[in-house]
Amino acid sequence: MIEVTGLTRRFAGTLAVDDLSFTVAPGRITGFLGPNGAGKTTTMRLILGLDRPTAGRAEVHGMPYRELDHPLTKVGALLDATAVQGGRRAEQHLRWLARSNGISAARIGGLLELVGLGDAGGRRVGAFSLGMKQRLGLAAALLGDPEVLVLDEPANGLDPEGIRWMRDLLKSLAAEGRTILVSSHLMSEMAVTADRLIVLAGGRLRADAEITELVRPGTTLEDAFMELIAGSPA
Ligand SMILES: Nc1ncnc2c1ncn2[C@@H]1O[C@H](COP(=O)(O)OP(=O)(O)OP(=O)(O)O)[C@@H](O)[C@H]1O
Repeated sequence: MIEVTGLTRRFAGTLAVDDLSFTVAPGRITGFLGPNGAGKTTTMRLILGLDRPTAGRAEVHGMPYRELDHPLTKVGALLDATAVQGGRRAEQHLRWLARSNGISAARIGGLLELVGLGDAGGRRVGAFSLGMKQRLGLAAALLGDPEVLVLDEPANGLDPEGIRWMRDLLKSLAAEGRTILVSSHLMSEMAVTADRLIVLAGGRLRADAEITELVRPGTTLEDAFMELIAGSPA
Protein backbone atom coordinates (compact mmCIF):
# COMPACT_ATOMS: atom_id res chain seq x y z
CA MET A 1 0.00 0.00 0.00
CA ILE A 2 1.22 3.47 -0.91
CA GLU A 3 -0.38 6.51 0.70
CA VAL A 4 0.21 10.06 -0.47
CA THR A 5 -1.32 12.88 1.56
CA GLY A 6 -1.23 16.56 0.69
CA LEU A 7 2.05 15.92 -1.12
CA THR A 8 3.63 19.10 -2.46
CA ARG A 9 7.01 19.74 -4.06
CA ARG A 10 8.04 23.18 -5.16
CA PHE A 11 11.22 23.80 -7.13
CA ALA A 12 12.47 27.37 -7.47
CA GLY A 13 9.78 28.65 -9.81
CA THR A 14 7.76 25.47 -10.34
CA LEU A 15 5.06 23.80 -8.32
CA ALA A 16 5.86 20.31 -9.61
CA VAL A 17 3.49 18.46 -7.24
CA ASP A 18 0.55 20.36 -5.83
CA ASP A 19 -1.32 19.06 -2.77
CA LEU A 20 -1.63 15.52 -4.06
CA SER A 21 -3.52 12.83 -2.15
CA PHE A 22 -4.15 9.26 -3.29
CA THR A 23 -3.80 5.64 -2.20
CA VAL A 24 -2.36 2.81 -4.28
CA ALA A 25 -3.94 -0.47 -3.23
CA PRO A 26 -2.42 -3.96 -3.32
CA GLY A 27 -3.47 -6.69 -5.73
CA ARG A 28 -3.88 -4.46 -8.74
CA ILE A 29 -2.05 -2.37 -11.27
CA THR A 30 -2.44 1.38 -10.85
CA GLY A 31 -1.47 3.39 -13.92
CA PHE A 32 0.06 6.81 -13.35
CA LEU A 33 -0.66 9.10 -16.28
CA GLY A 34 -0.08 12.71 -17.16
CA PRO A 35 1.46 14.86 -19.88
CA ASN A 36 5.17 15.73 -19.90
CA GLY A 37 6.04 17.71 -16.80
CA ALA A 38 2.83 16.70 -14.97
CA GLY A 39 4.79 15.66 -11.87
CA LYS A 40 4.79 11.84 -12.15
CA THR A 41 8.53 11.29 -11.73
CA THR A 42 8.73 13.88 -8.95
CA THR A 43 5.91 12.08 -7.09
CA MET A 44 7.63 8.71 -7.52
CA ARG A 45 10.93 10.16 -6.28
CA LEU A 46 9.13 11.52 -3.21
CA ILE A 47 7.51 8.11 -2.56
CA LEU A 48 10.97 6.52 -2.81
CA GLY A 49 12.61 8.99 -0.43
CA LEU A 50 14.89 10.31 -3.18
CA ASP A 51 13.61 13.83 -2.60
CA ARG A 52 11.89 15.57 0.29
CA PRO A 53 8.42 17.12 0.00
CA THR A 54 7.85 20.84 0.51
CA ALA A 55 4.67 19.80 2.36
CA GLY A 56 2.61 16.67 2.95
CA ARG A 57 3.84 13.10 3.07
CA ALA A 58 4.27 9.90 1.11
CA GLU A 59 4.21 6.59 2.96
CA VAL A 60 4.83 2.97 2.04
CA HIS A 61 3.62 0.28 4.44
CA GLY A 62 2.53 3.10 6.74
CA MET A 63 5.86 4.91 7.01
CA PRO A 64 8.16 7.12 4.95
CA TYR A 65 10.45 5.10 2.66
CA ARG A 66 13.53 6.38 4.47
CA GLU A 67 12.33 4.75 7.71
CA LEU A 68 11.83 1.29 6.17
CA ASP A 69 14.12 -1.51 7.30
CA HIS A 70 15.85 -3.16 4.32
CA PRO A 71 13.81 -1.05 1.89
CA LEU A 72 14.64 -3.14 -1.20
CA THR A 73 12.78 -6.08 0.35
CA LYS A 74 9.70 -3.88 0.74
CA VAL A 75 9.75 -1.62 -2.31
CA GLY A 76 11.18 -2.28 -5.76
CA ALA A 77 11.72 0.67 -8.06
CA LEU A 78 12.59 1.30 -11.67
CA LEU A 79 13.08 5.00 -12.31
CA ASP A 80 15.83 5.40 -14.89
CA ALA A 81 16.95 2.15 -16.47
CA THR A 82 19.92 3.86 -18.12
CA ALA A 83 21.42 4.83 -14.75
CA VAL A 84 23.62 1.74 -14.49
CA GLN A 85 27.39 1.51 -14.75
CA GLY A 86 28.01 0.45 -18.34
CA GLY A 87 31.23 -1.38 -17.49
CA ARG A 88 29.44 -3.88 -15.24
CA ARG A 89 28.05 -7.15 -16.48
CA ALA A 90 24.32 -7.68 -15.87
CA GLU A 91 24.75 -10.44 -13.32
CA GLN A 92 27.56 -8.53 -11.61
CA HIS A 93 25.29 -5.48 -11.34
CA LEU A 94 22.59 -7.52 -9.61
CA ARG A 95 25.15 -9.19 -7.31
CA TRP A 96 26.52 -5.79 -6.31
CA LEU A 97 23.00 -4.54 -5.64
CA ALA A 98 22.14 -7.62 -3.57
CA ARG A 99 25.35 -7.42 -1.54
CA SER A 100 25.08 -3.70 -0.84
CA ASN A 101 21.50 -4.15 0.36
CA GLY A 102 21.93 -7.32 2.41
CA ILE A 103 19.78 -9.37 0.04
CA SER A 104 20.45 -12.99 -0.94
CA ALA A 105 21.92 -13.44 -4.43
CA ALA A 106 20.06 -16.75 -4.80
CA ARG A 107 17.31 -15.22 -6.93
CA ILE A 108 19.60 -13.61 -9.51
CA GLY A 109 19.75 -16.47 -12.04
CA GLY A 110 15.99 -16.97 -11.95
CA LEU A 111 15.34 -13.26 -12.24
CA LEU A 112 17.59 -12.91 -15.28
CA GLU A 113 15.60 -15.75 -16.86
CA LEU A 114 12.32 -14.14 -15.83
CA VAL A 115 13.15 -10.83 -17.52
CA GLY A 116 14.44 -12.53 -20.68
CA LEU A 117 18.14 -11.89 -20.04
CA GLY A 118 19.05 -15.49 -19.26
CA ASP A 119 21.71 -15.50 -21.96
CA ALA A 120 22.91 -11.95 -21.35
CA GLY A 121 23.94 -12.13 -17.68
CA GLY A 122 27.64 -12.12 -18.61
CA ARG A 123 27.40 -9.20 -21.01
CA ARG A 124 28.37 -5.62 -20.19
CA VAL A 125 25.37 -3.39 -19.53
CA GLY A 126 26.91 -0.56 -21.57
CA ALA A 127 26.24 -2.58 -24.73
CA PHE A 128 22.59 -3.27 -23.81
CA SER A 129 19.72 -1.77 -25.80
CA LEU A 130 17.25 0.44 -23.90
CA GLY A 131 14.78 -2.45 -23.81
CA MET A 132 17.42 -4.74 -22.29
CA LYS A 133 18.27 -2.08 -19.69
CA GLN A 134 14.57 -1.86 -18.80
CA ARG A 135 14.49 -5.64 -18.35
CA LEU A 136 17.57 -5.49 -16.13
CA GLY A 137 16.02 -2.60 -14.17
CA LEU A 138 12.94 -4.72 -13.58
CA ALA A 139 15.10 -7.62 -12.36
CA ALA A 140 16.77 -5.18 -9.97
CA ALA A 141 13.39 -3.95 -8.75
CA LEU A 142 12.31 -7.55 -8.07
CA LEU A 143 15.58 -8.57 -6.40
CA GLY A 144 14.30 -8.19 -2.84
CA ASP A 145 10.93 -9.83 -3.67
CA PRO A 146 9.14 -6.61 -2.63
CA GLU A 147 5.41 -6.22 -2.06
CA VAL A 148 5.39 -2.77 -3.63
CA LEU A 149 6.66 -1.82 -7.09
CA VAL A 150 7.12 1.74 -8.37
CA LEU A 151 7.93 1.74 -12.09
CA ASP A 152 8.51 4.89 -14.15
CA GLU A 153 7.78 4.18 -17.83
CA PRO A 154 9.08 0.58 -17.74
CA ALA A 155 7.75 -0.12 -21.25
CA ASN A 156 9.91 2.65 -22.75
CA GLY A 157 12.22 1.05 -25.34
CA LEU A 158 10.53 -2.35 -25.30
CA ASP A 159 9.49 -3.94 -28.59
CA PRO A 160 5.88 -5.16 -29.06
CA GLU A 161 6.72 -8.62 -27.74
CA GLY A 162 8.50 -7.01 -24.78
CA ILE A 163 5.51 -4.77 -24.03
CA ARG A 164 3.19 -7.76 -24.00
CA TRP A 165 5.64 -9.66 -21.80
CA MET A 166 5.81 -6.73 -19.36
CA ARG A 167 2.01 -6.50 -19.25
CA ASP A 168 1.66 -10.21 -18.44
CA LEU A 169 4.42 -9.99 -15.82
CA LEU A 170 2.83 -6.98 -14.08
CA LYS A 171 -0.54 -8.73 -14.09
CA SER A 172 0.90 -11.86 -12.49
CA LEU A 173 2.77 -9.75 -9.89
CA ALA A 174 -0.47 -7.93 -9.05
CA ALA A 175 -2.33 -11.25 -8.86
CA GLU A 176 0.18 -12.28 -6.17
CA GLY A 177 -1.15 -9.35 -4.12
CA ARG A 178 1.58 -6.82 -4.83
CA THR A 179 0.99 -3.08 -5.04
CA ILE A 180 2.03 -1.72 -8.44
CA LEU A 181 2.27 1.93 -9.47
CA VAL A 182 3.36 2.26 -13.09
CA SER A 183 3.67 5.40 -15.19
CA SER A 184 3.31 5.42 -18.94
CA HIS A 185 2.55 7.59 -21.94
CA LEU A 186 1.16 4.61 -23.87
CA MET A 187 -2.60 5.03 -23.57
CA SER A 188 -3.62 1.90 -25.47
CA GLU A 189 -1.20 -0.15 -23.38
CA MET A 190 -2.43 1.31 -20.10
CA ALA A 191 -6.01 0.64 -21.17
CA VAL A 192 -5.30 -3.10 -21.27
CA THR A 193 -2.85 -3.23 -18.36
CA ALA A 194 -4.12 -1.05 -15.51
CA ASP A 195 -7.05 -1.71 -13.21
CA ARG A 196 -7.07 1.80 -11.81
CA LEU A 197 -5.70 5.12 -13.04
CA ILE A 198 -4.32 8.17 -11.36
CA VAL A 199 -4.08 11.12 -13.74
CA LEU A 200 -2.03 14.23 -13.04
CA ALA A 201 -1.71 17.50 -14.90
CA GLY A 202 0.24 20.52 -13.72
CA GLY A 203 1.11 18.66 -10.52
CA ARG A 204 -2.55 18.30 -9.56
CA LEU A 205 -4.80 15.26 -9.36
CA ARG A 206 -7.17 15.15 -12.33
CA ALA A 207 -8.58 11.65 -11.80
CA ASP A 208 -8.28 8.69 -9.45
CA ALA A 209 -10.70 6.09 -10.75
CA GLU A 210 -11.24 2.59 -12.04
CA ILE A 211 -10.43 2.28 -15.72
CA THR A 212 -14.02 1.17 -16.34
CA GLU A 213 -15.24 4.48 -14.87
CA LEU A 214 -12.99 6.50 -17.17
CA VAL A 215 -13.44 4.63 -20.43
CA ARG A 216 -17.08 4.52 -21.48
CA PRO A 217 -18.31 2.25 -24.29
CA GLY A 218 -17.42 3.77 -27.65
CA THR A 219 -14.61 5.93 -26.25
CA THR A 220 -10.92 5.25 -25.71
CA LEU A 221 -8.61 5.96 -22.80
CA GLU A 222 -6.90 8.50 -25.05
CA ASP A 223 -10.22 10.39 -25.41
CA ALA A 224 -10.76 10.32 -21.63
CA PHE A 225 -7.17 11.40 -20.97
CA MET A 226 -7.36 14.36 -23.36
CA GLU A 227 -10.55 15.51 -21.67
CA LEU A 228 -9.05 15.16 -18.20
CA ILE A 229 -5.91 17.15 -18.97
CA ALA A 230 -7.63 19.84 -21.04
CA GLY A 231 -6.68 23.29 -19.83
CA SER A 232 -3.55 22.14 -18.00
CA PRO A 233 -0.42 24.26 -18.44
CA ALA A 234 1.85 23.06 -21.27
N1 LIG B 1 15.21 18.90 -9.88
C1 LIG B 1 14.35 19.75 -10.44
N2 LIG B 1 14.59 21.08 -10.44
C2 LIG B 1 13.71 21.95 -10.98
N3 LIG B 1 12.55 21.57 -11.58
C3 LIG B 1 12.26 20.27 -11.61
C4 LIG B 1 13.14 19.29 -11.05
N4 LIG B 1 12.58 18.07 -11.24
C5 LIG B 1 11.42 18.28 -11.89
N5 LIG B 1 11.23 19.59 -12.12
C6 LIG B 1 10.06 20.20 -12.78
O1 LIG B 1 8.90 19.68 -12.16
C7 LIG B 1 7.88 19.48 -13.14
C8 LIG B 1 7.42 18.03 -13.08
O2 LIG B 1 8.45 17.20 -13.63
P1 LIG B 1 8.35 15.62 -13.63
O3 LIG B 1 9.64 15.11 -14.20
O4 LIG B 1 7.94 15.14 -12.30
O5 LIG B 1 7.16 15.35 -14.68
P2 LIG B 1 6.71 14.00 -15.38
O6 LIG B 1 5.24 13.93 -15.26
O7 LIG B 1 7.48 12.85 -14.87
O8 LIG B 1 7.11 14.30 -16.90
P3 LIG B 1 7.53 13.31 -18.12
O9 LIG B 1 6.27 12.65 -18.57
O10 LIG B 1 8.05 14.28 -19.14
O11 LIG B 1 8.57 12.37 -17.63
C9 LIG B 1 8.46 19.91 -14.48
O12 LIG B 1 8.08 21.26 -14.71
C10 LIG B 1 9.95 19.82 -14.25
O13 LIG B 1 10.65 20.73 -15.06
